[in-house]
Amino acid sequence: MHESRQGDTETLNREIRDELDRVGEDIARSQDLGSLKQSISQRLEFIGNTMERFRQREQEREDLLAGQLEAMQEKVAAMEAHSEQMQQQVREERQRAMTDLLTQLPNREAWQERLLFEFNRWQRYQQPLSVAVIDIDLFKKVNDSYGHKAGDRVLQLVSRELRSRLRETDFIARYGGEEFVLLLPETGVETAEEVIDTLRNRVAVLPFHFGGEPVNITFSAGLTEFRANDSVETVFDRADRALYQAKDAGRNRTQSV
Ligand SMILES: Nc1nc2c(ncn2[C@@H]2O[C@H](COP(=O)(O)OP(=O)(O)OP(=O)(O)O)[C@@H](O)[C@H]2O)c(=O)[nH]1
Repeated sequence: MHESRQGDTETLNREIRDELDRVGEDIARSQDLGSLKQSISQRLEFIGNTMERFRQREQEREDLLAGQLEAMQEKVAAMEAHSEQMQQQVREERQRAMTDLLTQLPNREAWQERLLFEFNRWQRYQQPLSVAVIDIDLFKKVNDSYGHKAGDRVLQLVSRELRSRLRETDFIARYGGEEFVLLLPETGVETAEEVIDTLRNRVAVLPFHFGGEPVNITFSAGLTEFRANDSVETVFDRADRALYQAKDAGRNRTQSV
């Protein structure tokens, strides 16, 4: 069974050759046809048996190989499944690490990554790219008057509203606290201002009720677009300064620079 195919084939050839030699000797030595017929038929039977044994061993070798192949295929499939599972786990963990738990928006790490990506695209293609910083107005009052849970609810609903009103290609992240940041690719500052004002008007009419009272939530926004010689830091600082101008000017407004 464990002998090699080559060894088996050599044995088979030798046995058949020897047997055929003996047939020749039988013929040469034979005196009568009856005994010659008998000896030749015995030799043919021996050759037949030898070939049948060879065929069986050949079959066993094939079965063994097929079994080994199947086992290897199963092993490879299991390894592939495991690797896919690990990759999926890594993707999920990365996704979790990039997502803000409360609002399910991308978080600050995700923002930094996307900002650099869009900045590189802007440098290469020179299409307009706007950046906005949004901050919910007098949010501390919501927490102080209606509790932290109410504040959390505001953050969740405002986030949902903002995300759902933006284009797929726009990017929004929770930068921290009640502050959000937006990237609007292929959008100049005038169009971006319209987009932000539409968002602002939508948020202003969200029907919040806390402690039985209707509560209006508004935000202020600072907006700018990338200009020659800008870095991600200079743009962000400019948008942030514009936000403070909007706050100083009375809140619930968008300030572009
Ligand atoms: N509920 C809740 N509150 C938060 C969260 N993160 C930050 N805050 C609160 O957000 C408030 C931010 O207050 P301020 O920075 O004074 O700003 P503001 O009250 O929004 O006032 P203006 O920005 O000047 O309009 C603080 O009271 C923080 O505690 C959060 O995840 N959940």
